[in-house]
Amino acid sequence: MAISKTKIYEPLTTSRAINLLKELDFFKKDSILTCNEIGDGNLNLVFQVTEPQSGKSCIIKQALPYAKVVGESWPLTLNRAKIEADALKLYKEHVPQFVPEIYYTNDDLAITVMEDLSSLKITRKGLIAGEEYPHLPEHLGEFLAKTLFYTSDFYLEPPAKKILAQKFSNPELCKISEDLVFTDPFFNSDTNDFEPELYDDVQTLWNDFTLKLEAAKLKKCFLTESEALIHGDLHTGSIFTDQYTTKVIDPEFAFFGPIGFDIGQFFANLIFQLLSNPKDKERLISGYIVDAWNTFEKTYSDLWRKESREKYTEVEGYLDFVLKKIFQDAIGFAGCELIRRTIGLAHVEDLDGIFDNDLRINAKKASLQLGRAFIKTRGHHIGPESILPLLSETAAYAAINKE
Ligand SMILES: Nc1ncnc2c1ncn2[C@@H]1O[C@H](COP(=O)(O)OP(=O)(O)O)[C@@H](O)[C@H]1O
Ligand SMILES: CSC[C@H]1O[C@H](OP(=O)(O)O)[C@H](O)[C@@H]1O
Repeated sequence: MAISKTKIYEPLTTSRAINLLKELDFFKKDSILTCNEIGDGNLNLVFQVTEPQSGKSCIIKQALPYAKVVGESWPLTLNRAKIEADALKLYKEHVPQFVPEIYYTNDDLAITVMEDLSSLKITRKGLIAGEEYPHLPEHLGEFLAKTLFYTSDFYLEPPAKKILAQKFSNPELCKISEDLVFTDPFFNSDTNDFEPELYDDVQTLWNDFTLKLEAAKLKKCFLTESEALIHGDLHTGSIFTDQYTTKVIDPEFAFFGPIGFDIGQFFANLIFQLLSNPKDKERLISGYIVDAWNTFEKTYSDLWRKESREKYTEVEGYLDFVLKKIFQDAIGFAGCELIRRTIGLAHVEDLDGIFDNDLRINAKKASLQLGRAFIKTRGHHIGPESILPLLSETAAYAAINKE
């Protein structure tokens, strides 16, 4: 597929999206098509185009030259569409079963035409609706192990990895995470957004200098440790699921960063479910975290032993050192994610959607408490079992007043 004339960027409308797909011969010129803009994320346009007669459909995602959630006052590079498409193409090489098919990309138009995954559900929404996904933890564990191993110095020749890292240089999107995940929530910043009932807890957090020192170390790790190509925004809104299938979308924040970041974001976004429904979901969510980590650890260790090209991977103790560092980073990053999604700019429906005011505030207080504990105690944890008591305590705290 190719567009004959050179196109200049303009934001798509539903009719432009339809015309584009006909021009690309994705649909016949005389097809009757329907098109809806279904994007519910913070940044981009997402169009679903369907031919009702045949049932054929696809998705066109387009970056806007600004952050959609804020508007034109927050300009943002269109290059993020290329980063996202390139990351999905790279994932396709290593984990084709876990990503959508990409049909067409155009960097000038900042668009990706991809498989319509609407037969699956966004994991966050499915979990909120009470669904369970038995294969999600093992699928994510495998996705994480393979994408993070195959793009690291343990597999790639270091010069090749450095060249790949240049291709995924993503300064504007990284800056968003540096600010919104690591800095703003820890200070009295304009971007923060929280209920007045949380004010005392937030003051305590802002005055906790041990916490701030540890958050600074985590930010430094995010800024400087180019371990592997990370997704960069791997929350449960970036994963489509059903009982058998898992598909990861939306890697526009991808760059070469610390491996623990993706794992920590995934864990934290599972934990929001535990906080929103502590009595019913503690076992389920704790189990998902343990299973995801165990699959990650096993898959990553197998790859390390069988496919590593780094001489030092033969040295006894090195794998254990690397895995421990990844886990401890992940717990720290999970702590930052818990805090920023509670009091920062971008919230999650798991918490904001709790209708009862007392329960919502309680869940958010529990989230802040767990976030702080994760950040400060991460150095003591060597595997998922050791965080289970903290998850239990947090669930008990969040469940207060629930009768
Ligand atoms: N391949 C797809 N198939 C079906 N729906 C999709 C697809 N990609 C995105 N969507 C829908 O669009 C929403 C926003 O997509 P996302 O990639 O997360 O955008 P943003 O980058 O703005 O966060 C998703 O929550 C989902 O509902
Ligand atoms: C102003 S961007 C805020 C927030 O939005 C991104 O999420 P998504 O694209 O999935 O909606 C990312 O998490 C950013 O931190």
